[in-house]
Amino acid sequence: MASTDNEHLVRSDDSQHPANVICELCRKFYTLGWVTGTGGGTSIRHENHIFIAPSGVQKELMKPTDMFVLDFSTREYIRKPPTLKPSACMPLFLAAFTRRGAGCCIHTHSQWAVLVTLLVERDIGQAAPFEIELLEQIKGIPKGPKRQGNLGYFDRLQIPIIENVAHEEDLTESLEEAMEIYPDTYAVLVRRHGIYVWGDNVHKAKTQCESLDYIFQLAVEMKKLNLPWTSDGKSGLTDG
Ligand SMILES: CSC[C@@H](O)[C@@H](O)C(=O)COP(=O)(O)O
Ligand SMILES: [Zn+2]
Repeated sequence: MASTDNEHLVRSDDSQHPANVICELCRKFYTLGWVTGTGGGTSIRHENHIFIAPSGVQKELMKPTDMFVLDFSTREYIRKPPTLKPSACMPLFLAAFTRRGAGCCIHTHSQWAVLVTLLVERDIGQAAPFEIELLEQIKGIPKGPKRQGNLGYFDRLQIPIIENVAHEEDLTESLEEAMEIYPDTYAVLVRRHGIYVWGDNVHKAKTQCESLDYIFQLAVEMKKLNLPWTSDGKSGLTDG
């Protein structure tokens, strides 16, 4: 039987090796409240290898040797740390790699993301996406995978929202559906849960995730001050 230990796939002195980068990112994300209490995570695609964390572990304390490695073409694990299971987010990360050609996908349980999903549901409607405009930070988000450049200051940012389910992996179908309906999106919010954000590479996924989290925090604060999220005031205003 072929060994799946393959520790050399995750052990490297190179700080940019995906196994090292995932651990470093999760340590940073923990300080932002994005991967608290084992929730959330990050996965990186490097050539034909997908690097992914174990399930149910404290994501900020992981070591590179805790990482699983999946062969992207065969969908088989070629490195499996003993006694651990791969993250339940795996099929959702895979959707970003296969359907969007992403190089990195980040899942956070950010409270700002969760609050925004609740505000949209209460004030706009269950089927509505999150929409906001006229914020400088919107320029941190690309226009779309088939479009050149980033959104402009006068563009409207739209992030779809899907409903949460009992098991993370069962979100895959609705995440894929949201990707179809919103072909330009680089993120999908999950109601009462968090967000999936992907990018062409680690740098882009991280900066897009940061830009979105900044926008969500601002949106929550704007709501408290009864400031509209869009210039036509159709989104974000409470009744009356
Ligand atoms: C606080 S448990 C959260 C999990 O159920 C899930 O939402 C999650 O984001 C992480 O799943 P995991 O399988 O531990 O990587
Ligand atoms: Zn989650």
